[in-house]
Amino acid sequence: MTFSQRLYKKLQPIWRKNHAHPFVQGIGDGTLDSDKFRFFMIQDYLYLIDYAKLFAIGAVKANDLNTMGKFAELLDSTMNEEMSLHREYAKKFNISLEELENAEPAPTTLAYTHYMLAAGQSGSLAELVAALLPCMWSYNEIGTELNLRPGASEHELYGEWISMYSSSEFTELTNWCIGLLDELAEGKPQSELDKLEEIFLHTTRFEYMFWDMAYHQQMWPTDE
Ligand SMILES: Cc1ncc(C[n+]2csc(CCO)c2C)c(N)n1
Repeated sequence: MTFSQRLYKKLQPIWRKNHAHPFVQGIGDGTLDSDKFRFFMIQDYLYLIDYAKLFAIGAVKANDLNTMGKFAELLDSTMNEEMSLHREYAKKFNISLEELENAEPAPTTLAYTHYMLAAGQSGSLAELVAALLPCMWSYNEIGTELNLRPGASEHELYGEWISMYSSSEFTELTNWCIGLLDELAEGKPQSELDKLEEIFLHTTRFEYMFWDMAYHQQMWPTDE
């Protein structure tokens, strides 16, 4: 079994909770309250601005031109495809681009992005990939699973979201990241593998927290 398969198998209990979350299920059956989705889109846009930086750091830390080029491709696809989906949704919700970019991050968004950026900036390339992989992998899996439901990808509001994350392009990029983690983990001492596992666990948990934050539209508890 590869390193990534081992992590995937071990974390299935949390992974399944992510898939079963009412926010995810609501996208799949089309019953999610559109206000919750609106909140999610704004927070996810802020999340993606920082996530894109993670890919840029990956390009800096890459040891060869092929890896550097792939990170550049991921940066481009995040900024120009994934974020453009969000910009399109913002239009539907009457949110201006300015409002979108200057929105206030919720505590979970801030904690998640800062954790990933810290792992990406101060750790090895393997640590950066361990931090970013659960988000790509779980979205790709969720999109693919929801896309199997008859009519889900034609839903007026959530259809495009499902189509984007189940697309073959996203699947390919996700598989490339999985392969990269396995390559980088090869021959590493147990202490380093434990560190990678810990980072992967943290961002898998953050994925659940992000769904939950959006579902409850959770901002700072001290806000008026
Ligand atoms: C909280 C949260 N987690 C994961 C993703 C998905 N995602 C983020 S970057 C990327 C790859 C290239 O764009 C993918 C699939 C998201 N949007 N929001």
